[in-house]
Amino acid sequence: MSNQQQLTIVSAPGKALIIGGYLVLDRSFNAVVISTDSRFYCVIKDGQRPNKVIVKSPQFEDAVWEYDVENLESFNQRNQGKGSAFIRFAIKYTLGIISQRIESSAFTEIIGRGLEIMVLGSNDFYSLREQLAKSHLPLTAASTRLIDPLSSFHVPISKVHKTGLGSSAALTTSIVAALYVHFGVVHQNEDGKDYDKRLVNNTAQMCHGLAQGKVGSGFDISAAVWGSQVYKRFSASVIEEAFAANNEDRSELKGIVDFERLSLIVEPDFNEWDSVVRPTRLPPHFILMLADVDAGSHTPSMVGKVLAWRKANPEKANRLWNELGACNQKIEDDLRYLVDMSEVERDLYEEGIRRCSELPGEKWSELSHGSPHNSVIKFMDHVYQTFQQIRNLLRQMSTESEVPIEPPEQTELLDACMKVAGVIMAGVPGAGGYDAIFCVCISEDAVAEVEKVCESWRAMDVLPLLSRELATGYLIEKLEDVRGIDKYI
Ligand SMILES: Nc1ncnc2c1ncn2[C@@H]1O[C@H](COP(=O)(O)OP(=O)(O)O)[C@@H](O)[C@H]1O
Ligand SMILES: C[C@@](O)(CCOP(=O)(O)OP(=O)(O)O)CC(=O)O
Repeated sequence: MSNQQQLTIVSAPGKALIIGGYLVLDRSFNAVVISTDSRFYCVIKDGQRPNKVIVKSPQFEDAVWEYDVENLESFNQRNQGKGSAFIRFAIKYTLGIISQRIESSAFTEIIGRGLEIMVLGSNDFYSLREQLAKSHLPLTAASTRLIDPLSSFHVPISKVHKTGLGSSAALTTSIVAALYVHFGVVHQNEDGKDYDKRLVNNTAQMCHGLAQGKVGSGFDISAAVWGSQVYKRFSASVIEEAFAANNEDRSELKGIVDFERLSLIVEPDFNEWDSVVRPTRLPPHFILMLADVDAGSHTPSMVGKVLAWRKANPEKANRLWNELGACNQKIEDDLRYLVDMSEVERDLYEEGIRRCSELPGEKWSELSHGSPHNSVIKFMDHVYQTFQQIRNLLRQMSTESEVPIEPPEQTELLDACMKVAGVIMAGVPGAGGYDAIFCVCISEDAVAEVEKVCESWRAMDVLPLLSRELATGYLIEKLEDVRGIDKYI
């Protein structure tokens, strides 16, 4: 790409669901999702060829797709191979909705010039094992830091392993938001920000759901839009409406799509969009870290099995869901209390964190009894204990449904992480399985120690990721602020 003047760049973050896996599929329960500094970047500029949209994903081989957009109804893909369904749906449907929302002369003028779109993902979305092996580097966080940001993987996208940070959701959200910004539907200033975010969320939820052919809880898109948050899902009926308005051959993306109706469906004031988002962030000094386990799990089939077990055993399952829901709620409340304390009782908070960071969590109860003046220590202990209870209940869910949510191999590793001084939570994010683990530490020393535990783990290869919490959702970026992007521009 050249001509830097007319670039639109929007980034959207990856996520880790630390509280509320499976339960969040049900609107009666909340989840806590943390957004990360690993992000997807969508770069848009005017194209050189009229009525063509050229999309490039230059970190991967054979990743250039060309779409004919003269007539959106027969949105044709020109080259062989279908490319990513997430990209096709995001572009076709967002352009279709934009065509309903701006003057048709303005739409025709921009689209008439054609568009060039580039998508780039932070390294942590993909497993770096192959890269490290090729460079003869050991599987350590230190080696990972040596790899260029927004690295080229030198393989087709189908050959890289994902780490579960939510690449498809961040990718979809960055494209939807970037197109809305490029066409002036979403504005670059603060006015109407809430409306804009809701429009991006609704559109991205719809595109992501259509591309996947199913509706999940939507927490990943919501995190890509608003960042770290407490999330209650939306009712599935609203997306089902969008499926009904989509009368096309899914694999070819040909056929009649009622964009006028879709534009109404994603309208933020359409009252069926009933998800509830409370933006949040981890309390000060809390450091989210993740590690790639890379044995691989298939989330949809795990979800299917767990839900089938719940349906077949409603009484037992509801008891378990309610117990887990109560523990999740306690953690949500405790984290909020700790954030409040860090603001109103700064010194007490700092003292509590410092003293907890010197000991493993199993000793915090004793510490709390010896320090009755410091309620921060009491709440830290409470989070530690409650999180252990959550893991117990998830293991029960695992055993009952015969789905390896926290498989024994992960249990041993998580227990070893929980023994490190200054670790408050270590668990499986999202659906769990053999993909990844997360750990929340309260000091850099604890992070370094957990990295050592992971790197020296013998039973599996465990590679710490570099992602940390970045609590903001999608952002309009400046070229000079994005590390590693210049080599592609
Ligand atoms: N850089 C990229 N370019 C194009 N498509 C991508 C890119 N990264 C991810 N994808 C798409 O996202 C899919 C992975 O999404 P998904 O299975 O939902 O995993 P995740 O847990 O990371 O969201 C890939 O199969 C691919 O279709
Ligand atoms: C089970 C779930 O509640 C959480 C799954 O979360 P993951 O983070 O594991 O998902 P992927 O991004 O597909 O890997 C299903 C849902 O909420 O949709």
